[in-house]
Amino acid sequence: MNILKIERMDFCYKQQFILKDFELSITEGSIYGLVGKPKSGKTTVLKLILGLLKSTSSRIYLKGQDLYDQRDKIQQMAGAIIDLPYYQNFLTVKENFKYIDMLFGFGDLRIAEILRFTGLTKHTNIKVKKLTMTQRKLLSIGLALFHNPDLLIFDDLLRGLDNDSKENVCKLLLKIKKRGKTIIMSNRSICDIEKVCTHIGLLEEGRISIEGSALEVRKELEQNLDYSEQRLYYSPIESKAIPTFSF
Ligand SMILES: Nc1ncnc2c1ncn2[C@@H]1O[C@H](COP(=O)(O)OP(=O)(O)OP(=O)(O)O)[C@@H](O)[C@H]1O
Repeated sequence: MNILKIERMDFCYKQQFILKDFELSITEGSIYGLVGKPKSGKTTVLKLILGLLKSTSSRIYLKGQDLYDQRDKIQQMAGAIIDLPYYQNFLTVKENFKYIDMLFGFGDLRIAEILRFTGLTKHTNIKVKKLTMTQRKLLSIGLALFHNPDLLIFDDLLRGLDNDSKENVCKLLLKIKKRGKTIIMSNRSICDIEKVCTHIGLLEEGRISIEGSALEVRKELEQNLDYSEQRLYYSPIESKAIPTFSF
């Protein structure tokens, strides 16, 4: 069953078309990797899904329900990491969860459960600014998961991580999937995410050009692209550190 379905989505910034007749279906319980070259429109797709941008032409269905006039509903049912980290650097890990819990009121048991689930229990009382990049990513994921959403949307989650860290984060993604959640994650390259993604969709020229399992997408690419173009999708993303922000 589809948890999310997008039909005929067009989107442009000023005169520049980013998406044209874009269609996407995401199966419940899957990990969908939205892969594309820099500036191909991955973040734009994720923002449109979350209602942070609006396309007048499209229809977005969440669990079969048309979200056209009620985009705030998807924000309740989804947890996301887009653009900025959602934590506060000057607070400890636990204080960050307490802060977000002011919205939800789940209490300490939920905080302890998420700390355990993300492997952050022993860092409970450490300030975020002292955490490694991997621990901050785990914290971001924990904050996105906190209200127990069915759908998780992660933009460029693995960017800035070395290989070991990517593996740690991917292990957590698999744990999330095991709980029946659905994940949509964007990435520039296939190679970092092919082990975790059940589906991969290639975003090219405003629409999904190739879609399938990692193996199927690899086969299509081998048949349709020359070696240098294939490498674009298989070279690891750069592990250059990305800046962190505190609000
Ligand atoms: N607010 C904006 N105003 C105008 N153009 C924008 C805006 N945001 C993004 N764009 C343009 O839209 C295009 C798609 O951007 P987007 O960030 O969605 O791509 P992306 O695939 O996520 O890129 P990357 O892999 O580099 O993160 C780019 O050409 C970008 O410059």
